[in-house]
Amino acid sequence: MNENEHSQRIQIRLLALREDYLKRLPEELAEMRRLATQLLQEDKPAGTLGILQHRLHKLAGSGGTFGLPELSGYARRLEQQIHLWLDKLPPSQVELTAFIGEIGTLAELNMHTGYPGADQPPPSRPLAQQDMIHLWLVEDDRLLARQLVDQLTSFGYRVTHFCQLAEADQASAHDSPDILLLDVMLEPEGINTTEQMTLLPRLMALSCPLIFISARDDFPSRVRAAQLGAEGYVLKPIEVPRLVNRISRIMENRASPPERVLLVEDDQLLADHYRLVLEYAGMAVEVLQQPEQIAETVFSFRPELILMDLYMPDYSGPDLAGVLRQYDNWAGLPIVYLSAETDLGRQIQALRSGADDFLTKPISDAQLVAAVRVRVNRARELMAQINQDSLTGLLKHATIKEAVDIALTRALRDGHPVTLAMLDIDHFKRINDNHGHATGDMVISAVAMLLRQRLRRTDIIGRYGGEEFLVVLPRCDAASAHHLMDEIRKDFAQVRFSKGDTGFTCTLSLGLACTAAFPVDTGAELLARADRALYQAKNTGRNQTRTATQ
Ligand SMILES: Nc1nc2c(ncn2[C@@H]2O[C@H](COP(=O)(O)OP(=O)(O)OP(=O)(O)O)[C@@H](O)[C@H]2O)c(=O)[nH]1
Repeated sequence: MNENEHSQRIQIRLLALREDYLKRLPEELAEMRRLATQLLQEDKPAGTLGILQHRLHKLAGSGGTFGLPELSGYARRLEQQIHLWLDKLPPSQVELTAFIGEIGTLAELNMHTGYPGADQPPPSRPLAQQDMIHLWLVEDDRLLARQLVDQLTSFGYRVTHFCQLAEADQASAHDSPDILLLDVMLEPEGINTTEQMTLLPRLMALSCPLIFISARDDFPSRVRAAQLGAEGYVLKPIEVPRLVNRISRIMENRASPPERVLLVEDDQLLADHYRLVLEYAGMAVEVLQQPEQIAETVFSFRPELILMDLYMPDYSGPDLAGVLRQYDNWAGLPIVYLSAETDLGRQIQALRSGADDFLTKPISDAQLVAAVRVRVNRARELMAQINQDSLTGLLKHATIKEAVDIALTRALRDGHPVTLAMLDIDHFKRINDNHGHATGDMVISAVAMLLRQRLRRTDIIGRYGGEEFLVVLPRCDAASAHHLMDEIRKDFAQVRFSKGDTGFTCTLSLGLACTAAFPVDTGAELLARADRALYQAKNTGRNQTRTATQ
C-alpha cells in the first residue's frame, strides 16, 4: 500500500468512527434526559447527579473530537453546574426543571456543523535517512568553509558549499539537503537585512533541520536562532566532533523508531480515534483493555508515554498512575492525563498521584500528535543523556556492559551465537601529542560515526574507554563478524584527517569473541576473551583483527 492509499484508508476509518459516534449519540442524549427527569422524583439526587456528571464529562471530551464543538462546550457547562451542586448546595426544583430543559437543548444542537476533528492528520514522518547524508553549508569565509568541507567529508557526509544565502536559495529550486548549516549574522527580529527578510524564510521552507554557526554567544542571537527553528547552534571556533555529534543526533531522531504510546481510555470510540490518529503519524499504539493488566501491558509493550483518561468506571487515572509509580523501573515513564476536566484544582490534585502533565479534551488531531511527539522526544533525550557518551553519542561503559549481559542471556536462551568486538585506536597517544586533544576527539568521533553507519540497527555500540569501543553483534557468527569488522578496519585506515595544513590517517586493532567458539556463562568471560584477542592484535603489529579461538 502506498502512502496515499494508506492515508485515504485512515481517513475513511476516521469518518466511519465519526458516523458510528453520531449514530449512538441520540440514544445517549435520550438517556441523559431520562436521568435528568428522574431527578425531580428523588429526595437525594446526589447519586443520579454523579452519573449525569460523568456522562456529560465524556460528552464534553468526545464531542469536540468527533466534530461537535458546540455540543462539547454546552456539555462542559452543564457538567460544571452539577459540580457546583454536588460541592455546595443541592439544586432546587426550579433549577432542576431548567436543567432538564438544557439537557433537551443539547439534543437539539445542530450536530452537523463543522468537523474540526477531521482536520487533515499531520503528515507521517519522512522516510528513513538515505545512505549518504547531504549537508548544505552556507559560509562566506572560504578558508573556514574549505576546512569544514574537508573534515565533514572525512566523516562520510556529502557537503555542498555556498558562499551566499542567495546561491543556496537558487539551488533550492531543484535540490534540497538533509541538513542546512548556516553561518549568517543573526539580527534581532525587526532590524532584518533584505537577506534575512526574504532568503532565510525561503530556505526555512525547505523544512530540513537547521544548524546555525555563529561567533556570537549572546542571548538575543540564540533567541533569534530558536525563533527560526534552529535545531543546533554551534559556536566558533567550531569543534567539528561536536558538530558531527549534533548532526548524527538530529538524523537519528528523524530516522528514530516509532514512538510507543499506551492509551488508557474507556470510551472505545475515542480510543479508536486517538489510536488511528497517532498511528497515522507513524507511532505504535496499544490500547489498554483491562486496567488490571496495566503492569503486564507496560512490561510487554514498553510504552514511552501513557495517555490516560482521568475518570473511568472501575479505576481512575490516578489509581493506575499510582500503581505504576510503585515499580522502580517505571518511575520515570511519562504519564499524561487526557481528560475533559478543566478545573485547575482537580487537575493539580490528579497530577499528585504521579502523572506528569494534563491535556484537555477535546484536542485537535494535530495538537495530540505534537503533544505526544514532543514529550516522547524529551524522554528520549533524557535517556540519551543518562546512557550515552557526550562526545560520540554511543552507549557509556556501564550501559554497554549491561547490553553484553542481556545479549548473552538471549543468545543462550535462543541458541543463536553472539559476537563481541573490541576496537582500539592504534597509537592514539601520538595523535593527541602530535595534533592536539581536539583532533584526537575528532578521530574518536569518526570511529563512532563509521560504526554507526556500517552496523545493523540491532547491533549495539558503546564507548568502552577513552579510545576503546565495544560492539555487540547479536545473531552473528565469528566468520561473518570477522569479515564485517575487518572491512570497517580497512575503511577506517583510508579516512584522512586534517589539522591545519597537515593530513594524517590512523588505524584500528580489533579483538573478537563469539559464543559459538567456546562455552561461556557470563558477559564478563566473553569480554575477557575479546580483550585477550585485542591484546594479541596489538602485540603482533596492530592494524588487524584477531578472533579468540579458545
Ligand atoms: N583526545 C582524547 N584523548 C583521550 C580521550 N580518552 C583518552 N584519551 C587519551 O588516549 C590515550 C590512550 O593511550 P594508550 O592507551 O596508551 O594508547 P597508545 O599506547 O597510544 O596506543 P596503543 O598501544 O596502540 O593502544 C591517552 O593518552 C589518553 O589521554 C578522549 O576522550 N579524547
